[in-house]
Amino acid sequence: YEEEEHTLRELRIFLRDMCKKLANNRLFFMFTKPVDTEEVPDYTNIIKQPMDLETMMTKVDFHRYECARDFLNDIELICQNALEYNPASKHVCFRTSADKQIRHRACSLRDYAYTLIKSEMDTDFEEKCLSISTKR
Ligand SMILES: O=C(C1CCC1)N1C[C@@H]2C[C@H]3C[C@@H](O)[C@@H](O)[C@]2(C1)O3
Repeated sequence: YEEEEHTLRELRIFLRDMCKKLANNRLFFMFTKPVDTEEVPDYTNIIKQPMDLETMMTKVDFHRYECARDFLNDIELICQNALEYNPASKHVCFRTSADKQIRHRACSLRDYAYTLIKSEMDTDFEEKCLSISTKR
């Protein structure tokens, strides 16, 4: 009913702000767009559910997130995909290897997103979203 729609509008505004903060952080530029399957032809053989911050922003607008937990699940997906496609064992391991930096940034993205949302989100608000989500 109207009160629930108001809550979900507020959630979308909050999640757009989170998405913007993450996408505008230069550390996370590599997660802002889908991996280019022309540039990386075997990517979809290995990663079955690609995800990126631009896609997440679109999902907010399409009402695909009913609570912060669903949003964080997609952040987790970005992180897991990066760790799976760029594993330590894959290349000859140079100390400053590109894949090592990707793995490090993926872990930073996950930790930063959780901390940002936990610090800026009212627990009661998330509980309200969860109760709406379960009823739908
Ligand atoms: O996994 C990723 C992104 C980084 C986090 C998501 N990629 C797979 C390719 C391997 C590595 C080097 C380039 O080939 C570049 O295309 C990618 C992009 O980085």
